[in-house]
Amino acid sequence: MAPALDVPEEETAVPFNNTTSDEVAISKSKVTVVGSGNWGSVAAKLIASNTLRLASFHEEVRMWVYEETLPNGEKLTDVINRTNENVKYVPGIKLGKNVVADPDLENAVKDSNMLVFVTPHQFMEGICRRLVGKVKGHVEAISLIKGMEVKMEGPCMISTLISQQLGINCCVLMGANIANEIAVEKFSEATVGYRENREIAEKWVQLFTTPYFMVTAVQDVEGVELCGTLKNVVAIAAGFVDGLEMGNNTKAAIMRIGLREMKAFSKMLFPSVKDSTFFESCGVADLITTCLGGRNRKVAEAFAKNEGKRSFDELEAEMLQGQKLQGVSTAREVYEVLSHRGWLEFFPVFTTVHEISIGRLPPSAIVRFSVEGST
Ligand SMILES: NC(=O)c1ccc[n+]([C@@H]2O[C@H](COP(=O)([O-])OP(=O)(O)OC[C@H]3O[C@@H](n4cnc5c(N)ncnc54)[C@H](O)[C@@H]3O)[C@@H](O)[C@H]2O)c1
Ligand SMILES: O=P(O)(O)OC[C@H](O)CO
Repeated sequence: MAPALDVPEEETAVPFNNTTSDEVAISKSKVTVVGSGNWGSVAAKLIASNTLRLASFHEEVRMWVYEETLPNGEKLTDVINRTNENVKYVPGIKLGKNVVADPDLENAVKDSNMLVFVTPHQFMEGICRRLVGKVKGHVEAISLIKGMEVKMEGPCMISTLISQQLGINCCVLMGANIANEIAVEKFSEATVGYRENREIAEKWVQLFTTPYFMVTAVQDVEGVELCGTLKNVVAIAAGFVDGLEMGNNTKAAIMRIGLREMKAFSKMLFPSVKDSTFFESCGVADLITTCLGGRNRKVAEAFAKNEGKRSFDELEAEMLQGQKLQGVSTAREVYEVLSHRGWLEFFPVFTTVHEISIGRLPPSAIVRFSVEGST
């Protein structure tokens, strides 16, 4: 039986007596999704189902598409707008007729006051650079992106990059969210992380919550975002274990030690991170689902089966058809932080994943180094 969910009640579309329909239109929030990959498209579908239902939002949801030409010569944007499907990244799923694909980034964001960022993390610096000065001060943002940047000054979470570059507040939404499952409306949970403004967090919760997508808010942006980011490194380790057919007990050991490293790394970087965050959907639940059914796990399994002789780039291109892994680059970024701070020896799973990924160690080193190193 489906669980009883606390879905926000439908709002009435009827304006108050002393309010004109023009004034109501002005106060409505308008949403743009920046990104249209596998999760980006499914996030647009979730949001679009709610903007149709809730009177405080404009029905239309803009979705910025990094334009590509499909094998039949058509532009991806044209196909999405004609068929209402992202035929490349989530084939067979109707996004909602109120989703409008737009290949022009500046045009896509110009009228919106709620921006949802959901691209692979390596593209965000370039996207932010293009948006500097193009986004108004009162705009609110949320990042669904699992990843971070490493700068001269140290690590920079993607929500911080967005906030600093664009001068806007940025929440995060992370969780056990394999997009293909949410696309077919299988039940999932997610966690919104916010800094101070609970009201804004509640607005994001309202925008994303559906009967099959249950969202909870916690006041811990860094904790939520680091959980989503670091679990991708542990998923690579879990994939190595699967590729070497080492069994479920070994995989569970790697996941346990990995979770401990996720918590230690997060708290060493940001002492404000809360222990309780690791028990939300963004924490242990996301770690489990990614290590069981995610893309990072899948490609790492193939890497180990090939004994590291085929690179991650090659396997990613062959197995994911344009979708992008985050775990390998995140392992490199985490490694940079660890070596810069002299912490490598305290993080055997994170360290070993990077060293295997770049060919310095064989895949079999994942257990030897990670488990022995953690005792
Ligand atoms: N897919 C999932 O199940 C899932 C679930 C939760 C979170 N996430 C996270 O969401 C983020 C986005 O993942 P996704 O699955 O939507 O994307 P994806 O892996 O499907 O990535 C492909 C996207 O990147 C775009 N792209 C390619 N080159 C680009 C460029 N140079 N500049 C800008 N965009 C370019 C492609 O057009 C496509 O939209 C990631 O951080 C991921 O970890 C993914
Ligand atoms: O497929 P992955 O490994 O990128 O993981 C997808 C999501 O992050 C799971 O929540």
